[in-house]
Amino acid sequence: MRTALVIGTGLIGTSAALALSARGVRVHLADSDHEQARTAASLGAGIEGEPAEAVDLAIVAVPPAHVAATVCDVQRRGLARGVIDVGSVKGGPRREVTEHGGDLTTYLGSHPMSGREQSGPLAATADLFEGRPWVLTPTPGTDTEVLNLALELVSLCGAVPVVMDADDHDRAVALVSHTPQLLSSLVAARLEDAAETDVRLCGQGVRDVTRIAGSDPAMWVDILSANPGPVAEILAQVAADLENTVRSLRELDSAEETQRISGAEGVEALLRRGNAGRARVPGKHGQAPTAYQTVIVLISDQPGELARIFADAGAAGVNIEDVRIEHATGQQAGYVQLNVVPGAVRPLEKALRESGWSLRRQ
Ligand SMILES: NC(=O)c1ccc[n+]([C@@H]2O[C@H](COP(=O)([O-])OP(=O)(O)OC[C@H]3O[C@@H](n4cnc5c(N)ncnc54)[C@H](O)[C@@H]3O)[C@@H](O)[C@H]2O)c1
Ligand SMILES: O=C(O)C(=O)C[C@]1(C(=O)O)C=C[C@@H](O)C=C1
Repeated sequence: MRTALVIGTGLIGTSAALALSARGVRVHLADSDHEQARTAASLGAGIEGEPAEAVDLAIVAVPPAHVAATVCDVQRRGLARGVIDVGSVKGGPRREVTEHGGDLTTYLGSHPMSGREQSGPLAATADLFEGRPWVLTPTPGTDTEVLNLALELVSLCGAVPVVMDADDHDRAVALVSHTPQLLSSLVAARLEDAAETDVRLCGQGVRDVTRIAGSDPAMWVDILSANPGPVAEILAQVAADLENTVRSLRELDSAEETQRISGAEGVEALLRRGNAGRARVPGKHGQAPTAYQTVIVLISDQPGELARIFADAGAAGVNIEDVRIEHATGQQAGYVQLNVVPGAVRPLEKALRESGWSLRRQ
């Protein structure tokens, strides 16, 4: 691919544009809000404005409700040889493309399974899609050249292509993306009117569970409006689990021992099912989860601390598989949790201690 047009230069469009530009593709940037395209261009994502000649691939990264009209507009005006969209829902927009008289042979629906709770070009990063699944939903009629361009896009963004039927995709993301978004919002919503003294105690658990509750409501109304049935079905199952859990908790509160035993069994059964479900979440690069071990390092809140830890780990020949930072409330310090394969724990701890780091026992 030599040229591309990104329409919708928000989080996803600008992230794709940054990745493509970094790999030598000439990227044009367009957005109904010109300020967004200008900002993306100033970040080095490409050239502001539509191309004078048809590009190889147009990447439509606008909210789901605008996908079909934008795809058809690109096709009518001959702006690109192929068009791909990155919307979070696939079945409805494809049907709408047909209804709008669009050409399904040169359009391919796609969905990178990577994002953030923030919107706009300033939240974009070139490595957003690295190692993440990127769903492609070709039909038997999809032009081979367009499918190849899409595969090239996925590869240039460092993602892993996953081919699926559009409606199967929508059922899957109802479970792994859309319901989690609503559950995160439901937990966070309980905090809205909570006492300041209670909220001050927030630890890492509630931060993990509510991160995506910070997402853009307008975008999510749009996403959920395009997939309401499958999400409602899963949420109804969650509601049944919730009802049982409330019953178990009430039993735990009972004066009767048999009731308390039954309550404890009910709660434990749910927690065990949670363990089993969590164990099915794929690890890095979509592989089965590896049992990593964690080394915890105390850092001060100063620039360059993380880079020094990585450099020391690298010098010891240790690969950091995952990392997370836990900020200590009210202190200019925090803990860095480094996840490594079990065999790397000792060498890493030794190297870090020798370099003067303080380690915390788990
Ligand atoms: N945010 C995520 O985590 C995520 C992840 C994967 C896919 N997606 C999908 O990617 C798409 C973009 O999401 P985002 O998070 O980048 O949103 P965003 O709000 O950051 O960016 C969307 C951009 O599209 C522009 N836009 C809106 N309507 C337009 C139109 N008709 N023509 C041209 N530009 C238009 C907006 O001005 C905005 O700059 C959505 O379809 C979303 O479902 C989002
Ligand atoms: O991690 C996040 O913040 C996301 O928003 C990611 C996430 C997801 O649910 O996995 C959200 C919606 C997108 O359609 C794809 C990715």
